[in-house]
Amino acid sequence: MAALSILLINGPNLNLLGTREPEVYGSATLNDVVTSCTGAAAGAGATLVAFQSNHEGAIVDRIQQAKLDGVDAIVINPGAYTHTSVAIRDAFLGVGIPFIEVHVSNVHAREAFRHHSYLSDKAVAVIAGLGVKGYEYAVEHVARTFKKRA
Ligand SMILES: O=C1C[C@@](O)(C(=O)O)C[C@@H](O)[C@@H]1O
Repeated sequence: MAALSILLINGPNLNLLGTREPEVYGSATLNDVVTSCTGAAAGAGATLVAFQSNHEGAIVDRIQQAKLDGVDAIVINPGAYTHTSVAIRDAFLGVGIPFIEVHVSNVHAREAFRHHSYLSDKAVAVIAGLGVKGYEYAVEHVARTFKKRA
């Protein structure tokens, strides 16, 4: 049987992980994150493709493409679009691909505008505040428990 296919999406400014506000986001880079997530997926027999964009429309396009590509699950850190994007919410509703929302920081312990997410009520799970380890835990969970969709 074909391997479970996972898409990892990172939104705006997450390309700056490692140098961006290290007291909030730590010192690991996005490359480190992709490497550890690829390993976590492979260790559980799944495949992982990673995508990062600073542009809302590009993220919407990538979520729509995921359906055409037969992606089984998405792990996403939408960055600031978490708190603003009806378009990304609608993209998830449109494709129906199950997803886990990840935040490096504990958004609930930060400014009030970070407490609301346009995605959380549609996510399978939300991980916030476990640093970049949260990505790996999400990928491992998906790889071990999610089923192929088609
Ligand atoms: O860009 C980000 C990163 C973030 O999603 C996190 O990973 O903690 C939290 C968001 O509020 C912020 O805009």
